[in-house]
Amino acid sequence: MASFVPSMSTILSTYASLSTAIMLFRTILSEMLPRRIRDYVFSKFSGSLSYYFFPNFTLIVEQHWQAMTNHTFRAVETYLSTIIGTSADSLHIGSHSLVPHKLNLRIPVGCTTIDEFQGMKLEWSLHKETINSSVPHRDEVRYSYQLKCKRSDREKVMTSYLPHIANTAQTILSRRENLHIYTYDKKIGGWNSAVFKHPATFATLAMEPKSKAEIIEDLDTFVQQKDFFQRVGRTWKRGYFLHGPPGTGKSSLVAAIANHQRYNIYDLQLQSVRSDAELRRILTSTTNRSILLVEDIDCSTKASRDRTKIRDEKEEPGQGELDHRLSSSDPGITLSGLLNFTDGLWSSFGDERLIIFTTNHKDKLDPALLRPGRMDLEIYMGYCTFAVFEQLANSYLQIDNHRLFAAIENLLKEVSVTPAEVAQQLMMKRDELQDILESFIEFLKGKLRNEIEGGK
Ligand SMILES: Nc1ncnc2c1ncn2[C@@H]1O[C@H](COP(=O)(O)OP(=O)(O)OP(=O)(O)O)[C@@H](O)[C@H]1O
Repeated sequence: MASFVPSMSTILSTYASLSTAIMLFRTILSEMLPRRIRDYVFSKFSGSLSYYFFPNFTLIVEQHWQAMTNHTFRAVETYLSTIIGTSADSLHIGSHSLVPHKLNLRIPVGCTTIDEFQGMKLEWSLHKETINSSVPHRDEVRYSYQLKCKRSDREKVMTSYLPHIANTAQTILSRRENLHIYTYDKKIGGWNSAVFKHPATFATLAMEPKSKAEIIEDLDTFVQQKDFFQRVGRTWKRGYFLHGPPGTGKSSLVAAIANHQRYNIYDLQLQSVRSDAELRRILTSTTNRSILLVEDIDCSTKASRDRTKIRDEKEEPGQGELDHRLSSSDPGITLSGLLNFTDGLWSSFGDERLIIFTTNHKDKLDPALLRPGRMDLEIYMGYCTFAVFEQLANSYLQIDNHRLFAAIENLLKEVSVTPAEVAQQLMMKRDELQDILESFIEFLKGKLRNEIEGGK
């Protein structure tokens, strides 16, 4: 008689086939079905069955959030550099100094690292996506971190783990020792960073004592005004407009401000930005507690170039016209685009930011840029006065007075000499202090002769 009891080998092979079928089904559901269908299937399951088929939860942190820098991404990046250990498959390392413990670590794209927190196992990986552009060399690269954990840990990740990451990153970033200067690279469509180690401070910067005190007070007041700006409904930012001849210390002043405030600098060459849309995109990727520096603003915008051209050709510019575009293939930055940023919608993001415009030619600027209220503080860096010379003599020669100072004071009333030129003279190698000052007096007299002859 045939037996109906299955043999052991039949049971085992049936079990193996069933397990394989379930695994296959699970893989199809998790990885091959489109998200919408998966969500539908998922909604039809509940409780422990869904945890079986979909045991993992993935959290994605993209580099940008609603077209702006995603600070969560930055926090994750900072946090991960502290936990990457033996679990990482491979590492990216780099540093801004040769001190060994200052190496920065990052997981390379496609690799993973494991973190453990309150009994949870958390798997992080970095991903890269290239968005193709129709314009050559304009493909955009976007990064994202992905966190994989058990679905049952999702709640704890959201309420405990993510705040832990944010707090750790904040502590690390607030302790950062190095300032950075970022320059916009149009080839990669993003900012390149370098450590900023400019020695200029307000102590070494020679300028009219009253102006210097005013700027320091303005900066110190600004950092304490977070609540004030919030109360009056304004963005916590401040705009400085620096102008004066070359070599009078505009760049040195920007460096002194950065060192005083401990702010990073975003150095933006507007000539390298192709359109107002690009300007908006790159400005939204800057971070708080920073200076946005736009040097030589007179030759930066299409508008100011066009205005200059118009003036040179003795033509009258159109009244109230702010938008000057030459051709649609090279729209360039327009004055309206720039102004939209400085006081329009696009400036309404971020906190604790300084915007600094500099120019050697204030007269070449479109008056719209200087309309009252647009820039908060106008700072003129002029030729060397005696008060400025005294500070330079103190820094370079470590003297407060000398019998030749009176002659120098008289000459400085007559001659236009920049602090850069004075500094160069005071650095001349001479054995005696007297020789340095006498040689400087000769230099001033020579300049004065040239000015008189040139003016004839
Ligand atoms: N006011 C100043 N106090 C101290 N040093 C100065 C001052 N102005 C110029 N110098 C010296 O001259 C050098 C050049 O000055 P700086 O680049 O700051 O001038 P600038 O006005 O920004 O010039 P440019 O418009 O050509 O960029 C500085 O590195 C510094 O050594």
